Amino acid sequence: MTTAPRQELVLPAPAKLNRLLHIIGRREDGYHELQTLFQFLDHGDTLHLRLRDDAEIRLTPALPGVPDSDNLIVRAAHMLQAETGCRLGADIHLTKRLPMGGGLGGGSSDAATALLGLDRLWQLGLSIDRLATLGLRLGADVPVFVRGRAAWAEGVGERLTPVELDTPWFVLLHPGIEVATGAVFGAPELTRDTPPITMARALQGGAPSWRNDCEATVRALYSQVADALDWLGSRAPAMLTGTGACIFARLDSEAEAGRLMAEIPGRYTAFMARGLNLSPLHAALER
Ligand SMILES: C[C@@](CO)(OP(=O)(O)O)[C@H](O)COP(=O)(O)OP(=O)(O)OC[C@H]1O[C@@H](n2ccc(N)nc2=O)[C@H](O)[C@@H]1O
Ligand SMILES: Nc1ncnc2c1ncn2[C@@H]1O[C@H](COP(=O)(O)OP(=O)(O)O)[C@@H](O)[C@H]1O
Repeated sequence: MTTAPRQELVLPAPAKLNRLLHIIGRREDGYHELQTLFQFLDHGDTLHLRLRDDAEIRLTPALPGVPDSDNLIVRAAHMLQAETGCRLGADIHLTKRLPMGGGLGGGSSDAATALLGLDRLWQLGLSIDRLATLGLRLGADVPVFVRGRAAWAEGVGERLTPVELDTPWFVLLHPGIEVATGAVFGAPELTRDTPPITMARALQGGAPSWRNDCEATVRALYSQVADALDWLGSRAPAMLTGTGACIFARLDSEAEAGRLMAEIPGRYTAFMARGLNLSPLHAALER
């Protein structure tokens, strides 16, 4: 028996963490060469996709400060239509939980969920390789969400090798500000010359040896991030994700994470989540 094509899909768009982030150089086009470990969280946005038989892409609700034509979900949908000549469309409802400009990759993850979800809804049958290549045109963090495996990443984050990392609980703090990625990468004092290491070496040291080269610069530029790092770091090993603004602490158990959550001062937005080596998006699509 063949199954009827789906008219509707509800899919997660998980957050990512950069468990390690080294900046090893700067390319001629100004972009920085990174080495990073990406891992997913069991926390994120949700996209509700409903098939339309005209070619319209309608997104609700609009994100504050982001015109729909700039929204990575809409851009991903239009790119898929342009690449494949598909004349179908979609009504897309976004439940936004991830703070924007938080270093959790929310926009990139939304884009990846739109690419994989619409490929399924429109029955395009594109390969993951092709979707990852399309995704890279939208942003350096999109391919890891398309591939859905925790990864060692190089280049600007597009050369990916799947890895199995420890999967602790994390407590995440948002200090209430948005960090401009461009301002961090443009800062003269940013560390840009960390010697490259092998993936084996990065994994050998394990979590206690991991750090983020953006942290000193983000601390200096944003005192709220420095305060949050000091507060969280006094209770558990804490780091910045991406260029911030979110920071995360690693805990050994859900109970410990819960106890730390109960202590968090009201000036921070916080949540706890588990690290995952398989994206919940892929787990949902396999069901
Ligand atoms: C640093 C990372 C690590 O995961 O995460 P986030 O903090 O953004 O989540 C990403 O590589 C961020 O990639 P992406 O999110 O695509 O960056 P964009 O917004 O396009 O970058 C804004 C600006 O930052 C600079 N930029 C960005 C990435 C990079 N590898 N080198 C750079 O120099 C460029 O000047 C670029 O114009
Ligand atoms: N669907 C989307 N969700 C979030 N941000 C988006 C989206 N589409 C476009 N953007 C733009 O991308 C910027 C970076 O967003 P986000 O991915 O949340 O942060 P980060 O790259 O720090 O993890 C936002 O400030 C916003 O202007």
